[in-house]
Amino acid sequence: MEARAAANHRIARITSHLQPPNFKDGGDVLVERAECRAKGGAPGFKVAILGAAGGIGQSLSLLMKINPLVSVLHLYDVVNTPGVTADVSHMDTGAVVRGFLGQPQLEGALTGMDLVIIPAGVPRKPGMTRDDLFKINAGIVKTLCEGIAKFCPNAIVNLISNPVNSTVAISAEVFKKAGTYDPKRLLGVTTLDVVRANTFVAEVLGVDPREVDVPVVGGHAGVTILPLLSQVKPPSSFTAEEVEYLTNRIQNGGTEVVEAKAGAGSATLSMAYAAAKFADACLRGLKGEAGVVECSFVQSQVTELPFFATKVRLGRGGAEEVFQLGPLNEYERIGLEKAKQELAESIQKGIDFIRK
Ligand SMILES: NC(=O)c1ccc[n+]([C@@H]2O[C@H](COP(=O)([O-])OP(=O)(O)OC[C@H]3O[C@@H](n4cnc5c(N)ncnc54)[C@H](O)[C@@H]3O)[C@@H](O)[C@H]2O)c1
Ligand SMILES: O=C(O)C[C@H](O)C(=O)O
Repeated sequence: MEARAAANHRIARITSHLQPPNFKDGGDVLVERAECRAKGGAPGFKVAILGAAGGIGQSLSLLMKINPLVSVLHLYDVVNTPGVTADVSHMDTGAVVRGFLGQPQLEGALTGMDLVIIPAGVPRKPGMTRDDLFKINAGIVKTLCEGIAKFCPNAIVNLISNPVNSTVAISAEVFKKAGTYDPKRLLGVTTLDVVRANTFVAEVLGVDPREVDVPVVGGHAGVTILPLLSQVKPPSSFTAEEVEYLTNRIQNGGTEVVEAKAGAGSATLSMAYAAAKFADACLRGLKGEAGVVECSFVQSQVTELPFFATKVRLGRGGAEEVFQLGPLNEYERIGLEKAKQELAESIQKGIDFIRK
């Protein structure tokens, strides 16, 4: 009772200054309460979103705020986090939200986090490739990962910033340099490719997309996105025209959105949905749930490349098992060779960015 009175007193003091509570020490009181709740009942994880004020970041903040596995949600960006934090923090769900603005507050944003999700960086405009974003986003990802290595080296990292085929390699090099690299904890987010594949395949089959599971392997750009239509669940057969149509549509799903948005950015809503789905899977794995399997771009020995997306089993340590490709048909074997060629260059570009 006394603790509650003290907490209320502190909150009253803060709100009387009309400051957003999450930018003052009132946030600490709320976090203490969330931690108490977590100890008493439902387990709660601490999650940070870096780039939380952006197109993906805002919707993702909303979706993580309604995730019952999250007890503390840290929203970090270089702009606009006070507004986004105040807004999201009014939702009557369990997670306590705190906002962090700019590099000096990166330490606070990251300290103690179990999972860090990174959608920070610039998006494409029509006519650009994801690789065209490298110049700006490589530096952003480097800085943020240096922070992670310093302030929450044991966190699971979900990397969304493009070009994912390079930024995952950049992050790995930063962590190696800092001596904190654990390949199981670094996961490139390719869930949107699976989400799109499930949707487009379901349209062709005339079924509910929730009943469809399409493995998408390789990477996250153009021909490196390789849907394995021969392994669709439930088992389905496609004509050659359908295979061609579906493969092209899945590989170019991002460009379809970029063109439709006509200069206003790339996929944000479907991406936030995909990122939230993947983060939830990571948290269920962390909690010890068995049989959590998702596709992700991770360190891998499935091919000769150092990183590759396949299905992985998520557990307490992150990507605890990386699954093999399974049987491919001729069309997929040709696609795999093309994907590997482009991927090799993108991965090397990421490695060189840190090593050279
Ligand atoms: N992996 C995927 O499937 C996938 C899907 C969609 C978009 N993306 C990528 O996600 C990224 C973000 O897309 P968006 O549409 O949200 O862009 P956006 O411009 O709307 O938002 C990006 C946010 O990052 C912030 N930011 C910039 N530098 C930062 C830094 N140093 N630290 C913290 N935050 C910083 C910006 O202030 C902005 O709020 C892009 O690179 C985009 O290509 C990836
Ligand atoms: O296409 C983009 O640039 C964004 C993202 O990678 C996507 O697949 O939607």
